[in-house]
Amino acid sequence: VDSTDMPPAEKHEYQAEVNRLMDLIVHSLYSNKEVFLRELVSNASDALDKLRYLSVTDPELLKDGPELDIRIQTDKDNGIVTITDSGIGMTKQELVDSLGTIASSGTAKFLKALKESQEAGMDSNLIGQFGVGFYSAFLVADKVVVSTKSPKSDKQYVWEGEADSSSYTVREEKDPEKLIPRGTRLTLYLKRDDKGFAHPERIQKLVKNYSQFVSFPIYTWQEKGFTKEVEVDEDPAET
Ligand SMILES: CCNC(=O)[C@H]1O[C@@H](n2cnc3c(N)nc(I)nc32)[C@H](O)[C@@H]1O
Repeated sequence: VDSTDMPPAEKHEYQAEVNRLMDLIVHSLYSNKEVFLRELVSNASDALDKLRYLSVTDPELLKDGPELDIRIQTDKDNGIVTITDSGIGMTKQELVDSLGTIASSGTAKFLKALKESQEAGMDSNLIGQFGVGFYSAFLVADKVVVSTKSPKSDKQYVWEGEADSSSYTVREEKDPEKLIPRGTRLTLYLKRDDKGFAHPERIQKLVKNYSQFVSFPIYTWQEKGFTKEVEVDEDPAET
């Protein structure tokens, strides 16, 4: 299938539960919105874990780049935060299944718990517990773009979702400047009142608070280039 078969952007409807969940999150009177970074870094870390594990039996998976890390870029002038991991990445189908649907098993329970907790001031850990941390991006962003490249696919795909929309789009990444060798890049277009999260020092503080136990290096991008934020002790077994 060559790229001409791929229309510019395919429109997909969210599964009903996802719509309800996003409504709750987007319209939640959420006090500590800053948990979005913990959730997204956690997803990035899981993606790196998955790659590291699979690469033990299939070293080929690392052919597009051996470094396993997380890079957080801020653009304070435009209110944009970008989180990039060099993890396993997603194929087009995985992208649609992962971000357009949620396991309907725990969802009803989760939504009920979320509704109740909203009355009592939302519990910040609830979102992470049910594996729906990704949607916490919509606490601070009114548009989220996920660009992802899996070693299992020769194409890079872009998922685009907006707060208050019942659908999202998926298209192929065509812009050579936006291609990544492997992994996932999340771009958050921050809401008007949450632009403060695009300040490097704010992000560095959050990384130190929330992601100190992540077992991969996290770099935050400053004007002058990447600086290492989190030292990773070399695992003695691996040295
Ligand atoms: C409920 C929302 N779904 C997700 O967060 C799923 O999306 C996928 N996901 C989110 N961020 C990701 C990320 N950075 N890399 C990879 I590979 N998969 C990611 C994982 O399968 C998550 O379980």
